Amino acid sequence: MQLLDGKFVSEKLKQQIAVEAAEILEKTGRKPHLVAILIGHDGGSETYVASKIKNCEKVGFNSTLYRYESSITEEELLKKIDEINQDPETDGILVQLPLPKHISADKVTEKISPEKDVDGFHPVNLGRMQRNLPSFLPATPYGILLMLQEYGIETSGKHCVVIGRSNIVGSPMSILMARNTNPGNCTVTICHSKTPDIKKFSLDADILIVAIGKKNFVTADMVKDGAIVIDVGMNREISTETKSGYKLYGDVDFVNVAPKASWITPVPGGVGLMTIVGLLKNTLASAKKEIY
Ligand SMILES: NC(=O)C1=CN([C@@H]2O[C@H](COP(=O)(O)OP(=O)(O)OC[C@H]3O[C@@H](n4cnc5c(N)ncnc54)[C@H](OP(=O)(O)O)[C@@H]3O)[C@@H](O)[C@H]2O)C=CC1
Ligand SMILES: Nc1nc(=O)c2c([nH]1)NC[C@@H]1CN(c3ccc(C(=O)N[C@@H](CCC(=O)O)C(=O)O)cc3)C=[N+]21
Repeated sequence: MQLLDGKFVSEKLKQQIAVEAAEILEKTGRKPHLVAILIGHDGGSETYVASKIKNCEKVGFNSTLYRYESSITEEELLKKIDEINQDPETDGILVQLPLPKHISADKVTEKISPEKDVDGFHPVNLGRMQRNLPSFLPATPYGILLMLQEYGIETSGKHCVVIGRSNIVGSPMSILMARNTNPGNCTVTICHSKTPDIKKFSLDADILIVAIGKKNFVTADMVKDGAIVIDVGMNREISTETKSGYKLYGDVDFVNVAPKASWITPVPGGVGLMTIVGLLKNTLASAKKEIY
């Protein structure tokens, strides 16, 4: 078993991003600028947004965080997004999900200008992605592609099984792995909560990507010998053992699955760190006007 080390790869790629950010500053007199919007006080969201902001600083980007209470109305939020859309000093906007129930994630996603949609969630970017046109790729699937690329893992011709079909991870991941690109060119199977016998499919997977949000869902008996296992799950449990007061678990039973896998991502230290790299790369591409 070999580890797909998100810490190692993300640090390496962030160094490259920092070099490019410095070049942009030199040429244009301004830094790439990410605006993040965080609503409410969800523990996970607070941690992830804080990490995004901290990493912007690390690579020499500007960042702005707007925080709102859960009582903000949908109309107020949409108005704020419009303002940021118009601001020439902003290259990327992200609204951290999940949102309070009274705010439609679809409306918010569609309000963000596709040209600043560094999360890659806007239908225009998703459509362009599917057509293989230049687009912002959703940060988590993008980070996973970067990881596969960095380790030189051949994906062409392999059977990739994706468990989970969310708009932000499973669904775009399945499209990317099936595209005629490298990484890509897989035969893809998508499993979800209505799939009766997931084991039947997962056992045949050369590449198994799991994004459902259930601790230790994938057990050793579900994985083929030599499979590449990518664990997207971020399940937080309260813990007295750690300084932070919580512990993170993936969707894969790492201890028992790792000995069977050829490559596997740990949680933490795997896909989560790569998601941030995906976001930084999209923000850089936006500042360089590489997509639009
Ligand atoms: N590492 C990272 O950077 C990121 C990690 N995450 C983490 O990844 C996990 C998934 O996130 P996300 O995609 O947003 O989750 P969602 O809750 O939006 O989607 C979960 C998906 O898993 C499917 N599912 C749920 N339970 C089962 C089951 N028992 N068997 C089969 N399929 C099931 C659902 O099926 P159905 O569609 O039928 O309901 C759905 O498609 C979470 O732990 C999240 O925290 C998320 C984003 C980034
Ligand atoms: N609009 C939007 N865009 C997102 O990209 C988005 C979102 N909403 N909502 C939630 C998910 C989740 N997500 C993560 C980001 C970083 C880590 C990360 O840094 N993880 C570290 C550890 C973090 C910790 O210690 O808690 C790791 O895996 O090692 C994880 C998960 C982005 N998401």
